[in-house]
Amino acid sequence: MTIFKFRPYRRRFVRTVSTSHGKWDIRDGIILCFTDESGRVGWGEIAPISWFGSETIEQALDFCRQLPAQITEETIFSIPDELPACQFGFESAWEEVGRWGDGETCTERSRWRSLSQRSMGRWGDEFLPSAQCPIPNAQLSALLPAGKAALNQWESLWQQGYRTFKWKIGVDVVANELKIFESLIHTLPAGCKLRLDANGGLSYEEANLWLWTCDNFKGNGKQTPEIEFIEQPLPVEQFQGMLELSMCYGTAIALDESIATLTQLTACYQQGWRQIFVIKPGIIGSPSRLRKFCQENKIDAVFSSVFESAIGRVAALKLAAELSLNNRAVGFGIDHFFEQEDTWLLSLCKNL
Ligand SMILES: O=C(O)CCC(=O)C1=CC=C[C@@H](O)[C@@H]1C(=O)O
Ligand SMILES: [Mg+2]
Repeated sequence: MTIFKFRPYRRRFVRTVSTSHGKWDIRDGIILCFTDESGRVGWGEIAPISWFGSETIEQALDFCRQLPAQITEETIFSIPDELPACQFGFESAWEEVGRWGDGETCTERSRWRSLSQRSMGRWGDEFLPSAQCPIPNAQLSALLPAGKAALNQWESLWQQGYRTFKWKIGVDVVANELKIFESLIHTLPAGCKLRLDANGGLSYEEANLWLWTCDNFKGNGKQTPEIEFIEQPLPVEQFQGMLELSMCYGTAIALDESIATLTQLTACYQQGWRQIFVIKPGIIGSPSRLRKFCQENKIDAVFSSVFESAIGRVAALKLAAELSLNNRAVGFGIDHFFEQEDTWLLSLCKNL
């Protein structure tokens, strides 16, 4: 018998996430805690992004509220595809309860160890006998602020060890962003990578202009950073346009909003997409079904955060470690958008 509890949370970003979808200041989510009859614990997180096509936080809360306190495997694996963030959160927690060793009993210390491991060792020793080694920043992609603020922000992130950066475009007019891009690309040190994320905010002509510019920028004779890809240049409904563009330029295109859920991912693959796939485990849906898809179809995947807490992040990074084929940096360099989460998360979970 496994009892589940849930607790909604609300976190304000310390800096607004500005994209062509608009400004995002608050992350609403739900923390799940499963406890089985031996006291073994599993944590999960539901962190929807409705404007990407997942359920809303209200729909997720309604789903949690209508469940009985005792959760079963059947309930978890019959969560409808209209609730992909719930599929991720419930299945992650279920998998974690199942990961306890046979006969391993749950003590107060071990109850928290699995939780504190999630924040990769940033918590005090009372919860973690030996600090977990967090993912090196060199394997993360750091999200830069939109606009010219990126010019002031990249260097401190570089000094923290980041070597891949993502910058939002399609927020300001294209002429202004091309000017900032020119400065950014000529100040970023050689050896780093730059991703441009339009969030579907460009016109077909602007997408052509960005791709041409990326194919033809010159480093004035000195080593330049690599432009890794342009993410979601066109809106979801212009898939054919992106498929055409992907055959016309050397700069790669990555789909993100177009493949936000497993249904969309399967459809784009079946319609011929073979360049890059930005996978957001937190909203794509069932982890087991994602595993099956990626094991059957060797896609070039970049794993990306949904600005979740350490609970969802570790479940997402486990999938990234399992399913990444090309060692692309994972898009989880977003800590600088939040205040320190350790005490916040621990106090929320202690009161669950
Ligand atoms: O993928 C990354 O590098 C960081 C996460 C990130 O950029 C996003 C997360 C969630 C919604 C968007 O604002 C944005 C994206 O479009 O990828
Ligand atoms: Mg994106």
